[in-house]
Amino acid sequence: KNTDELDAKKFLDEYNTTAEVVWNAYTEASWKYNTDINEANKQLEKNLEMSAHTLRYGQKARQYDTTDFQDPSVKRIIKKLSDIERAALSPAELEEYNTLLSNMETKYSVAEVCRDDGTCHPLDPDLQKIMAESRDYDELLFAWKGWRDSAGKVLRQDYKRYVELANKAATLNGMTLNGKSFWRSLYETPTFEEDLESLWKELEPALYKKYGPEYINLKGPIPAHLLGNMWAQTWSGIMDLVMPYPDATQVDATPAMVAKGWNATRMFQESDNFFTSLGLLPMPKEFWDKSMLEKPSDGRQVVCHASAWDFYNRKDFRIKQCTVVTMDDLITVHHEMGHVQYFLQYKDQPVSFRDGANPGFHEAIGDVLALSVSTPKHLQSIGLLDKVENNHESDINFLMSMALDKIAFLPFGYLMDQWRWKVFDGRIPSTEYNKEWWNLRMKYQGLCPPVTRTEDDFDPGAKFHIPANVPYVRYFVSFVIQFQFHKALCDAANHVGPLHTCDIYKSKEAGKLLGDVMKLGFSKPWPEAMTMITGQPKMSAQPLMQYFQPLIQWLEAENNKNNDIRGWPEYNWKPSMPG
Ligand SMILES: O=C(CCC(O)(O)[C@H](Cc1ccccc1)NC(=O)c1ccccc1)N[C@@H](Cc1ccccc1)C(=O)O
Ligand SMILES: [Zn+2]
Repeated sequence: KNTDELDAKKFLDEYNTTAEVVWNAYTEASWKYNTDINEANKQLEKNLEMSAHTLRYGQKARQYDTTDFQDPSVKRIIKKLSDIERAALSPAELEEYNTLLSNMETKYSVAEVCRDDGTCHPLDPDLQKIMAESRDYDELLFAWKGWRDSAGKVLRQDYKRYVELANKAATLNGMTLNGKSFWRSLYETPTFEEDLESLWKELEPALYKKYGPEYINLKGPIPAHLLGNMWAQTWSGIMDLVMPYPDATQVDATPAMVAKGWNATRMFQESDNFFTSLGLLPMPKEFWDKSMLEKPSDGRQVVCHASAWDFYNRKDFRIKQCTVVTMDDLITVHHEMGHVQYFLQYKDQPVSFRDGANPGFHEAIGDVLALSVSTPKHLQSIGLLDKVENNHESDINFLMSMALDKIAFLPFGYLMDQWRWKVFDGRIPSTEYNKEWWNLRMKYQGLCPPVTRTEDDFDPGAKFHIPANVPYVRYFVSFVIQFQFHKALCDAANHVGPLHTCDIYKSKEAGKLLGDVMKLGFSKPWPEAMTMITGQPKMSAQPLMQYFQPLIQWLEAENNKNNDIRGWPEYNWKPSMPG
């Protein structure tokens, strides 16, 4: 083994320079395909070049014994390079693996649901609009079942083959099994799985209180298509059905956005303004020139699921989003802008460190700012809410709408990779993909399918991250740590009063805390980054619970008043099946 540290540094400089070139070429090709899906743009060879680069430098990295190295960054980068993920497959298998992934993401992105009269609806914006706005049971069922027939079902065979190849790559890598250890290794804490489980146990009581709110009087599971979202991952779509005090302050800024003629660019400018108000970096000109902020109207097929893009040349950063003018999408705009802010802040790090402290950090940045933007006070200050009252009823309305997104999301964020880790390590055979999916959906979310499901269906495939092979536990982590960050930034901004009323707008102190952590990228273990923001190294659900405390108390009183059943003990209940 090579123990020469100077030699290793020279090797890493060469790696860094070549990686920027290879990754930039791959990202440009990937962007071209994602924003204009067609055979010509597939360019899978760029994917192979990147894998070849990863393989070549990964094998070289493994020749070093860094035990006695002085520079911790050199040790850290050599360690990261040594895991070569999918590049461990043979060229033929690697080709098949990349083709499978490309085909699955394409099938998902071009899927549509057609009516008897021949009109067809894509997920974005049509089916998402139906799921959020319709109150017609059968129309909701048309969209919900149609999407799973058109996007989920057709992916089952591809996914089965993908799992076989992914496990082969992971075994070759000496990692135990995909998902389980590699994806978790990014969190670097040996007790990550236990930490997750203890977070879940800490949150469960709050979930019970929430699941039994006065209006959705649960005794059994809820049909999955009635929650205002295609995957029932966030429930703010049904806020109008559960609003505690209909006469108090409203919380939905969508009507005002539409009435005032807001468009996608306006939404992104609003977000850019919030970031720069904290002293963070503005979006560069290239961002505005090269991003795709709306679904193209020239007939091009695109991947509409939102994403942020780093072109690894320290100056080209973009967002691809099929933005619609709704409050929900204003939040997503901030989420995506959080990713780009991270890119801007760590752009001078070595490429191996141009990543979040852990994947949850990358997902949390934008959402932290959105917690301030979502407050009725801030929405009023940007002209999106007129009547805003400071009273108990308005507080409860606001907290209910936030809980329908943030609390309701936690079980979904948790169950997604529970399913995937079990598929990767073989605990869920392909003959039980769908049965196990619905067992988890029942266990964690209290949901049941509105129509009978069989193993001809593949409902997990109807959620972008499964065919796109994007890990999901990062969002569960983000939904917990974003409240820790929010609390810390509100303290730095000298906020006084309950946490849920805090708006850090224009606080340079808050911005500095966040900016300094983003500059680190992946160069330090995430507990160090966590300590820089919150003063302690651990994930904790306490700030989240503190934020929702007034609502938890209100729900407790309401549920006791109505003797409501918490949870779904009658788990065998099924909704009447149409037809
Ligand atoms: O998927 C997203 C937003 C897209 C993204 O920004 O997380 C995107 C996902 C993605 C897409 C293609 C390839 C890889 C990942 N992630 C990024 O654009 C990204 C992530 C890390 C670094 C750089 C960019 N949100 C999740 C969870 C969520 C988050 C916040 C609110 C509601 C729901 C969802 O919608 O289910
Ligand atoms: Zn994200």
